[in-house]
Amino acid sequence: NLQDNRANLHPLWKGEIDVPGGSRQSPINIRIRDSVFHPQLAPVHTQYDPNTCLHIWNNGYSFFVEFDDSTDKSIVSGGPLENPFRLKQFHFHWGRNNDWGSEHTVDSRVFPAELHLVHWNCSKYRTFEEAIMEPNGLAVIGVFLKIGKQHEKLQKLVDILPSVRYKDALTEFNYFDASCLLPSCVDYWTYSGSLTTPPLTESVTWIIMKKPIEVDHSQLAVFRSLLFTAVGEEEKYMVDNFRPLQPIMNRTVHSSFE
Ligand SMILES: NS(=O)(=O)c1ccc(O)c(NC(=O)NCCc2ccccn2)c1
Ligand SMILES: [Zn+2]
Repeated sequence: NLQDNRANLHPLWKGEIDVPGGSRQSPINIRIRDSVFHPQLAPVHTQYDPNTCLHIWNNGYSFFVEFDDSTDKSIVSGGPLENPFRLKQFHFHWGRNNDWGSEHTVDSRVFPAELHLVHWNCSKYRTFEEAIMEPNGLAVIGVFLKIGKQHEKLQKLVDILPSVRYKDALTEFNYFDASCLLPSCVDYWTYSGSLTTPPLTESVTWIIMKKPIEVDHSQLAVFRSLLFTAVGEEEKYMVDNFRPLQPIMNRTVHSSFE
């Protein structure tokens, strides 16, 4: 039965979503009962300097808050990581409504959105661009978002989103403490995976926080007011910018908690 090759076309990237030969692709469904507790997995330690925050920009797939990664001022260490990794940017993935939007799922539970804090291995590579092509180049902390009370610290970011409504828009955004987006619970799962957008390289140590953070529905509604499209193009709302689940293949998800 010839597979309809349009089925393989990603709605967002207009390209093949299967990476031929990919054995560690992301995102995945985390099956809690299959995860293996690793007592040696220490808590993940983040040390973020709010002054390293540079700007926010719409890259046509999500909005990125980018950081100055020319020093070790904003880093993540501990957990499954052998050495510190530098914070480069954070971004989100979300749905057209509150019923879906996250990339990873937990026992098939989908969340309305997912935050990715992206760090690169500055001990082994010279630049982020180099690191994303290497097997242990990146460490991405994933945090689920659920609908609940308003996230006060996120509001500063939400308020500036209209200024990056269009693809390629960029706005100065300095002094933001990214650690305010982490849940208070330190429990996490970790596994070896990939970028969830092109170039889809298998360079990521994923650290997925067990507990979600809460945002209110009006904050997520502002995410959905962004556009995939540039000024002058036919407007397409930036929604459903998540990748479908990928096969776990022969990987084990480890947990930092019992
Ligand atoms: N979603 S993720 O795996 O955390 C991640 C982290 C760092 C990254 O640089 C990327 N991907 C990325 O920046 N790709 C270049 C821009 C782009 C191209 C196509 C689709 C989405 N984004 C994804
Ligand atoms: Zn992402």
